[in-house]
Amino acid sequence: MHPRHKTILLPCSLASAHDRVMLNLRRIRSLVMNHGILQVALDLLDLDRAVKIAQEAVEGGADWIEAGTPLIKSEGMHAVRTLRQQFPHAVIVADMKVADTGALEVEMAAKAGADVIGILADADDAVIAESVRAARLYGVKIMADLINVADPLARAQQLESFGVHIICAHVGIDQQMTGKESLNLLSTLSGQINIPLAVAGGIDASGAGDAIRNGAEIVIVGGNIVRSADVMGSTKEIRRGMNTGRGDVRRSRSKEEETHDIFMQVSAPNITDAMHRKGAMNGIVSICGTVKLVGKAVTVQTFAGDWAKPVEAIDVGMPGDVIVINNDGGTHVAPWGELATLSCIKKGISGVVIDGAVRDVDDIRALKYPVFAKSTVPNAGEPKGMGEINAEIRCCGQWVRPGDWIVGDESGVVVIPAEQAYEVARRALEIRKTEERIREEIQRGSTLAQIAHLEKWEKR
Ligand SMILES: O=C(CO)[C@H](O)[C@H](O)COP(=O)(O)O
Repeated sequence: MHPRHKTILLPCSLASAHDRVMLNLRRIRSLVMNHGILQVALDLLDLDRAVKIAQEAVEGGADWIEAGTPLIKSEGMHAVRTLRQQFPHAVIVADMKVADTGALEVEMAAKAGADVIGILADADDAVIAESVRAARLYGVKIMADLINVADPLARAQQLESFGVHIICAHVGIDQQMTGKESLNLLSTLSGQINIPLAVAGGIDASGAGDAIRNGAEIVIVGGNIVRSADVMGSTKEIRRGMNTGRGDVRRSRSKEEETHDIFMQVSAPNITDAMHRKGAMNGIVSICGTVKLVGKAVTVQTFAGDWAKPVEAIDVGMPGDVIVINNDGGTHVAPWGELATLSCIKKGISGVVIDGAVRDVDDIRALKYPVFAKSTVPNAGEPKGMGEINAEIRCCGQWVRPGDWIVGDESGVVVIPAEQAYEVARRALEIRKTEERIREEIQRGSTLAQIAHLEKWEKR
């Protein structure tokens, strides 16, 4: 047994009303069995959707319900009041991320019905002291969020001595996108403090098991529950991970492998969304229809169908690369055809993107190989050898450098600058997850305008 499990956090100590205490018995039992508390973080903008998702999460085994920071910013304390009303017996957490006026903000959240109030661990000591004093006055507990704290262990120990009730090892959503992991932060604190430890940031079923093994008593899950099409099923899976202390075995992958795997899972539209609508090439289509293209660019500048450099690029490229060709605007003569395509397949090149024309379309379609081009013509140019390989080029309205990532599907082709690729991939995956939940809500009868509250969020 992990030493941290000797001090268990009883939810009854956080409940301000007698019935809340009684109805928390099930959770107390699970704590005694060292399975921890599962807190669902409602990181949404819309309260009606948040309440429905919370209901499904509770049915799936979530113990505590968090009004997430985006929900509080969008709906104010009304969000906390509504959760209090709708879930009278649950522990309600208000993730206020208090940075100033500690007493005032804790009072607001407590009076709205929160049992636990999140403050920023990085806030000034005066803010922490005020928050703790107010928490005592209103009978609530303070959870200090270690997001972005330079020396988390030292600060956690200080906060404990200031009277904070719970420490949260949290890696924020934007930080997760750059590869930072909350479980690493948790392990630096595990066994080092005497108040309950929570963990938050990208936790899934597997991470939930790891978190419990590493001494977390409260596991906070946002996206992997609230953006799931099957909220109840995902909550159950995370609960199972916590109960068994085991998740799927994680294969350790390099960032490059992870980037590739994610780009294979997401669509070109997901990626442009992740890039704030940028990166899309214009006027280019997939010659073979439904074929996915993912790889790093080998760039080629050529002129008027001169196919020497495009074909030599096959020898320069490595398996998995994508040949990206600028034919200097020429759509009347092809620098690419079936034999070059076959040569690419043999070399293991992932695909070809041509700002220009392609020929031998029927043969290329039979090969089902990812070739994207602006037009099709039957005539080729001459192999004169003008141009160059692996210089920065312009292709269909985008700058492409050697090593940039290229992703193509039936919607078109997107260029992702190499240095942003991992973060863009992670963000695109989150966008895909968000769409899963929206798709499910449309299937249940809502319209897209209703789900997105388009009128409310139109720019004023
Ligand atoms: O506080 C938060 C963001 O600041 C989130 O609630 C927290 O990170 C949990 O969400 P996720 O599981 O999606 O990371």
